Amino acid sequence: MVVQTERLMPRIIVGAAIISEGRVLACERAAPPEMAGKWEFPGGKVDPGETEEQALIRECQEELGVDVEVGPRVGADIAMLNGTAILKVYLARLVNGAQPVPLEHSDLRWLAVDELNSVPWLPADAPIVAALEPLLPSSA
Ligand SMILES: Nc1nc2c([nH]c(=O)n2[C@H]2C[C@H](O)[C@@H](COP(=O)(O)OP(=O)(O)OP(=O)(O)O)O2)c(=O)[nH]1
Repeated sequence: MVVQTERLMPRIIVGAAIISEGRVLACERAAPPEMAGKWEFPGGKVDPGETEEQALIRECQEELGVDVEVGPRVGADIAMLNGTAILKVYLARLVNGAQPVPLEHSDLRWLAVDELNSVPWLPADAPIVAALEPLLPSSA
């Protein structure tokens, strides 16, 4: 019999690729020191009992003060931290007209397709950024 406890399951981390007016929102991490200055998609760990969509909606409210509608996945599952965590990124869009503010990040930038590589992304995000490229208009 295979015994697997929840503790042994990889931790799911979700990220939102929020697209507005042809640009995607990139967020500069403020902490911890080894990740500060690197850029990421807003998001975080899925809490127990929460769906991935609920986690993304909660994290975007906490980190950016905005409501988002979660769309389809972008890119593949990314194994991180020796396989103990998996990063899953979803497309998202802003709802209710509010604009994101950096409540937990040090900076936010809306990147057009030709600016996607203008910020130092966290290493795990590279394949997601590449998968986003064909989804953004060529002249935003
Ligand atoms: N949110 C987010 N995290 C990412 C991305 N790429 C990437 O490697 N990560 C890593 C950084 C962290 O090790 C982990 C997310 O942890 P976190 O500290 O942001 O999670 P959280 O918001 O739930 O925070 P907490 O529970 O530690 O307070 O995933 C990304 O694009 N977005």
